[in-house]
Amino acid sequence: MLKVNHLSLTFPGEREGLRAVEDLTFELREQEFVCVLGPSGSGKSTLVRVLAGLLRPTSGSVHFAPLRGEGRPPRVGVVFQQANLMPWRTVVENITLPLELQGVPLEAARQQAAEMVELIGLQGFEDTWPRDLSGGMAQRVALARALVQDPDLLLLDEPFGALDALTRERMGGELLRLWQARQKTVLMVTHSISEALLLSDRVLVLTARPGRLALDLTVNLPRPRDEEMRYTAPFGELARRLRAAIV
Ligand SMILES: Nc1ncnc2c1ncn2[C@@H]1O[C@H](COP(=O)(O)OP(=O)(O)OP(=O)(O)O)[C@@H](O)[C@H]1O
Repeated sequence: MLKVNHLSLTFPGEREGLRAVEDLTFELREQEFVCVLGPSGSGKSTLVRVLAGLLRPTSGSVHFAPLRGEGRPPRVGVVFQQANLMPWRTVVENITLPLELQGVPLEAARQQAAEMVELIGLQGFEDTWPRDLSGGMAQRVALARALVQDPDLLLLDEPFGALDALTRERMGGELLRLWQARQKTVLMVTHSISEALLLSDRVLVLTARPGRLALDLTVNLPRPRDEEMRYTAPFGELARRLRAAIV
């Protein structure tokens, strides 16, 4: 559904500027779950921002496949490490926001948001203010806000990076459930090798700056996957290969 071709991005600066990503070429297939790993500063967030249309590549291109029979541009949903909820809007009002911006009538927007609230398991918290949510709950709302637009591509930039380890594990499981229920194409940045292996069909590893593609690894572990899988030999072997590729 998406082709990235010889993508490079250099941030302007002194002399030749700062090369963040260089010559990235890869494809995402529809409904694929792909994780991106790499050392700090390898351009993972830069890649997400280019795919989200927030940054323009210096060279190379990003092509979305034409959507079947629909004459509209692809929709991309993004979730960052911080939920960035609007503090003056309740949970449900945060989720309806993208629909309101698209001009969806409020009643229809509220109905779609109610479905999302159920999907993310926050029933009873519809009218709660962001300041009263835990970190995990706020990230669930951010996910719901991204999913309510029914995006063709969901981009997740370390969405659980600010959460404690147990909440993070639980959120990973929930994300898998959402992905299976909604059949989205997902590209997710993470620092966790085991999170990447438990969730994804493929893992892309970027080199230290400038980020080039060091490895494109197919994760052939059976699904459904659970935490127990971490202790199996095939999991250990894939983890070892990823670890060796991250330098
Ligand atoms: N707006 C910007 N202007 C100039 N340089 C930038 C800008 N944004 C990012 N960079 C630089 O580009 C490089 C890649 O940054 P990026 O945030 O994409 O890396 P990352 O792999 O996501 O890092 P981390 O794992 O630490 O989040 C870094 O050296 C960063 O300092």
